[in-house]
Amino acid sequence: MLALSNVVIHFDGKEALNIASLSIKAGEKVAIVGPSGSGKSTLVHHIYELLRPSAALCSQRQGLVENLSVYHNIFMGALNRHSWFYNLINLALPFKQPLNEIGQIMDRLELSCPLTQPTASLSGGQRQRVALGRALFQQQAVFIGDEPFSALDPIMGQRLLAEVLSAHDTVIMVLHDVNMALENFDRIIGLQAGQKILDCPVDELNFETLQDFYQQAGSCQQNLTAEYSSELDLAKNV
Ligand SMILES: Nc1ncnc2c1ncn2[C@@H]1O[C@H](COP(=O)(O)OP(=O)(O)OP(=O)(O)O)[C@@H](O)[C@H]1O
Repeated sequence: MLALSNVVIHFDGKEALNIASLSIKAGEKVAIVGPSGSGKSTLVHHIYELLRPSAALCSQRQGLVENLSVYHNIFMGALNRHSWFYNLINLALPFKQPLNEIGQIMDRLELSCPLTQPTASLSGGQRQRVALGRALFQQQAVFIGDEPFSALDPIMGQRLLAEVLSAHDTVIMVLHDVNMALENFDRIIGLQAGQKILDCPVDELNFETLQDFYQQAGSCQQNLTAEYSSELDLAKNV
């Protein structure tokens, strides 16, 4: 389904990602782990660009429209399903069918706020579930998530992960919860400083091996950040 080779991405002259090869088969459930700044978001956004429009993305940035309602923010996930005329009328006077469909998604996501509530007045966890709802509403075969449960309590996060896994054939998800990754995914990819240093089926991994990975990758990341900061300081002083 996806085969990457020699993907290098830079931001402001600094390398954020350098993946020699990575492939993901249709039907796989893949978790991506790694310390902060190791390139996880950069990788999943790159994958999304390659797989769209047949993948749904639930990104950390969410991209909600603050003054629009929960209903409209979720509906916006699938504007391409209808004509611009349908979308325009639905903006002013929501149709019954999407209202029902979105109501059901909200039930599955345990969102009990009114459909008409502006997203600006929602809590962090509610906002995250609206972003998740927008991705679910797209009904794609592939779900790409960037820490989609980070603002939720762990029990709710586990329930909503089950919803996402059952609604999509292929799931590629950035997670910081190592147990969640081990218990629910087929394979774990670990990044360190933009590079893939771990790529294993979960049955070859356990909590301790992943803790070791985080310790090693985290200290490498800190060294690189310190190096980059001193380079920046030097550049400023020139
Ligand atoms: N738009 C951007 N402009 C400049 N630098 C960026 C941008 N996006 C990411 N970076 C840099 O690229 C590197 C990788 O960032 P990325 O967000 O992919 O890491 P991450 O592993 O997802 O981190 P986190 O776990 O904190 O979300 C970081 O050094 C980050 O500062």
